[in-house]
Amino acid sequence: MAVYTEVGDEALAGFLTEYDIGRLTAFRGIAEGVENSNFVLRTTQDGTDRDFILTLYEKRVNPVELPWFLGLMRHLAMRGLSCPLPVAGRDGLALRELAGRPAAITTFLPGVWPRHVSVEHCAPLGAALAALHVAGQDYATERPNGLGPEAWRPLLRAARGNGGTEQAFPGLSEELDLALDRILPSWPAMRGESALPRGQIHADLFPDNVFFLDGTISGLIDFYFACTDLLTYDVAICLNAWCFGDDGTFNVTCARRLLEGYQSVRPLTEAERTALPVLCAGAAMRFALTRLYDWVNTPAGAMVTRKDPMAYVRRLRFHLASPTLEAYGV
Ligand SMILES: Nc1ncnc2c1ncn2[C@@H]1O[C@H](COP(=O)(O)OP(=O)(O)OP(=O)(O)O)[C@@H](O)[C@H]1O
Ligand SMILES: N[C@@H](CCO)C(=O)O
Repeated sequence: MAVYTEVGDEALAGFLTEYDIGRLTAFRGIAEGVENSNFVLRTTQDGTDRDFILTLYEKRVNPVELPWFLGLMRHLAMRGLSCPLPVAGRDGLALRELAGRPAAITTFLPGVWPRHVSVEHCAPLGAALAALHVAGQDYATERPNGLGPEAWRPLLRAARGNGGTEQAFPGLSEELDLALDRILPSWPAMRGESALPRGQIHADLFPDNVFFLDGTISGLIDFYFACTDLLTYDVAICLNAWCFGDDGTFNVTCARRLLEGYQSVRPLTEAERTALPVLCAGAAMRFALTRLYDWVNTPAGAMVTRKDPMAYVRRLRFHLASPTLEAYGV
């Protein structure tokens, strides 16, 4: 379910008078997604029908950060990346308010996200990720990663909370503590002489955020975790999200294709390649922790489907057990 806020007909009609996008002909809520309320709008103008996405930002998005996210999407779209383009109203503003929530209209992207990832998806995905990194290089303002390595111990403490983690996953918080002892001291520098390249990263480019049409990528969505961080960390997130089978095994062919696709647009430096295993371990840690936190903090009976933290704990174990570059198809 992802319509948390209902939008009344009158409120919507009033909102749309701010735009020059034609006459509304259809409006429906989108069930997918868990963070925000999303709707599809269809309009008609001079005989042409067009679809748009209306997003009402819910509690997890800090409204102060919305101009940065929308600005990044606009910047990337202007540089040819297929991502939602925020639509400005007649006053030039893309961000306004509807039904008491911050709201924006963006362009609708065609295509569907792959329900089952195959090797064929991985090279285009890698190339699209690198294109995003290149296009983002001259988006000057930075947004620190609120879910980066400094956040992991506090997140683990918060997930431990009143014992919910121990009850649901006995022994897991000790395991994650020990894993952090290994990962954090070898985390690559973001600044200084030995720093790896940094820039704007998507930070959540999972299969459900990538649309394909006829075998090619038709769009990347959901930029609300984007931030300024190590570019290779984004590669590590994708290796985790795209290269493990349903049975939890790592598919090295997928990884090789992903890395080849990436490097066809932006070759990795030697230092970036060397850092891949620890970055992969960190990426698995990040998603294990946020899933764990959500698992123990989502009340039973909530309409949101909880994601399994253990899927990422198993990935983490893989990364910590096989830190050679060959294991990643490099
Ligand atoms: N620009 C777009 N074009 C077409 N469909 C879109 C677009 N943006 C969102 N959607 C549709 O809305 C669904 C939910 O979007 P999204 O993934 O951004 O939701 P969310 O609740 O913000 O995030 P999350 O994935 O973190 O739960 C997508 O799966 C897709 O079906
Ligand atoms: N992609 C995240 C959800 C947040 O968007 C996960 O699978 O845990």
